[in-house]
Amino acid sequence: MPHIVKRDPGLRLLREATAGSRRPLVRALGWSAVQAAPALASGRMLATALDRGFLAGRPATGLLWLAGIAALYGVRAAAQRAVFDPLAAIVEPMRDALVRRVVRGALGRAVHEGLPGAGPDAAGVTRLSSQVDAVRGTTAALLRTALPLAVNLLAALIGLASLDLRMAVVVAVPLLAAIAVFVPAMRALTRRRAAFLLAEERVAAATGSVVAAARDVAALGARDAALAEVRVAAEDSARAATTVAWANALRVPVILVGGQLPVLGLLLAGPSLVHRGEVSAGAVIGAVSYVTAFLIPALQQMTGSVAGFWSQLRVLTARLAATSAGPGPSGPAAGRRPLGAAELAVHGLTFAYGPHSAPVLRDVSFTVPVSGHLVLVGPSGVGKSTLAGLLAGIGRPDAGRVELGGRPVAGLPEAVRAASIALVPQEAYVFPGTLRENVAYLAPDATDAALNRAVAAVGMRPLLDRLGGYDADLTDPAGTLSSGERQLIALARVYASAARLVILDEATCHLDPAAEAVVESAFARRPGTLVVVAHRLSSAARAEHVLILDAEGHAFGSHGELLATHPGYAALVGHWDAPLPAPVP
Ligand SMILES: Nc1ncnc2c1ncn2[C@@H]1O[C@H](COP(=O)(O)OP(=O)(O)OP(=O)(O)O)[C@@H](O)[C@H]1O
Repeated sequence: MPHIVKRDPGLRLLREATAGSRRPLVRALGWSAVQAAPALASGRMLATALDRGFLAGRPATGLLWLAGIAALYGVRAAAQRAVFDPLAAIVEPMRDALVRRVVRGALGRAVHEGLPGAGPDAAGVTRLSSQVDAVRGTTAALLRTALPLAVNLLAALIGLASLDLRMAVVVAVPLLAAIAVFVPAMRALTRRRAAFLLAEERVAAATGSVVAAARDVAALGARDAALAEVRVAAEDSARAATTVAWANALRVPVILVGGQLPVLGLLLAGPSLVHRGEVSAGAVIGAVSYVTAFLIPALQQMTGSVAGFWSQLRVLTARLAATSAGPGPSGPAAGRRPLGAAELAVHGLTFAYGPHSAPVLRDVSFTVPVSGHLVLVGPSGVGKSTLAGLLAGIGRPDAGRVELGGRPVAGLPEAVRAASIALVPQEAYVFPGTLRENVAYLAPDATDAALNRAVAAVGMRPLLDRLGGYDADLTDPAGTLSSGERQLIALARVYASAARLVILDEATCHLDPAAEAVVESAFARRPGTLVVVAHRLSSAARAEHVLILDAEGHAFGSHGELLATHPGYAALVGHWDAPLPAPVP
């Protein structure tokens, strides 16, 4: 099991979310053991009721023993109620942990990636929260059925062995063989059930989208195409259902061999054992009752509802793990070493937003040396933000590659990429929480001194003072902070991080030119490579390297070189009316 957990992100997620649940689990197991009282003793008590009571002509004694069995069922009912408390103590904190993880993942992606459209998606978080609720419900149902089932199986076998060891062997051998066949087969069964659940969802999605677009479908005469889409999904689902049905058919031989065969064995062996005086008639009846009242129902549950809950849980947790994958428990950089300062090389980069769209970027190549400072310029809509995203490793180019220190950024492990590259978008995202949580988000271990350096570098000190220090609670950042203030917080956050490639995509557009100059010079002095999508010409004049993107293509050089050699750049400079600072020598 641990190796499965290691490989399966869904199960790993579940294990992490239930990490503190050992105590309630032990309590739940304890109450499940109490629930198993009838499974342990009722066969033996039935045998006594028969042997010493009804068959011995003492019906009152027999009835007394039967009353004892009834009392055990009373105990079981009480234990069934009591088990809900520890179960709640397992699944409720698990739900909270999963919700925290889901929300943190969504916020983390928004804070770190900041691509257009990568903001925190409220609908997405709501969807994930309802998936978390489904995980909670299924986990509770699984524990509620699987724990008593396992304890009942064990208790019934012990009770049976206490009646007679030979009869216990007659029952245990086929039972254990059936379980030994079924448990490994559960994996394939789980896979098929998962495929079926996903196919069902595709049917619902296809039907939903056709129904939602019914007017357009009718107006465009696309009825046949829409029907065909739903039909394909439905046929897939039907095929998956058939496969599951075949896999489910395994239940029948498992119950026949594990449950019915032992009854047959007892009926065949019982009379001769009784005849030889080795066991009493009551003991044979008691043994049969262990099998029919406990072992067969347990097998039915194991192959039915428990296997079903398990499959469902695997599907739900796998999906949750995939969709909630955020930057991790304490920020995207947690636990991963970032790459050091490195050369940024772009080779033949081509990118289009869709297979039938014209490429936004076509065969773009340039190299920024270690710790270089590049500014991207170009008319609106030419592809600067698209390039910025690709440099950050978000999105895959159609051709070509971006390398940081010789390693393709698209192939970097997510945590290394997150720790090494920071992209600050135009609309800075500040999340509800303290100022410290926001500024230290990418550097959770940063000391106050380090945070102070970042704050001072980007010119955020007056804002920090105004808000009353790092513990200031930002309950409604969008409502109470200006766009420029939010930009300063996002900039300090990235300045404090260990990222060695920082990309500012018009990240200072809400600051005045003087404040913008402070920020850009601070980042230029900071170790690592800086890429700035220019908002003002002053940014280009401050950089060592300039890349211009325009309708003709792209050109790379210094501000002075491009001004002298590139008519498009000169024209663009003409459009900018901000006063020029002295170019970098
Ligand atoms: N998610 C998207 N899907 C489809 N097209 C997109 C998407 N994002 C951007 N585009 C298009 O790609 C082109 C380049 O956009 P991009 O935002 O990269 O340009 P830009 O140079 O950064 O513009 P601006 O200076 O106005 O921010 C534009 O035509 C834009 O409409």
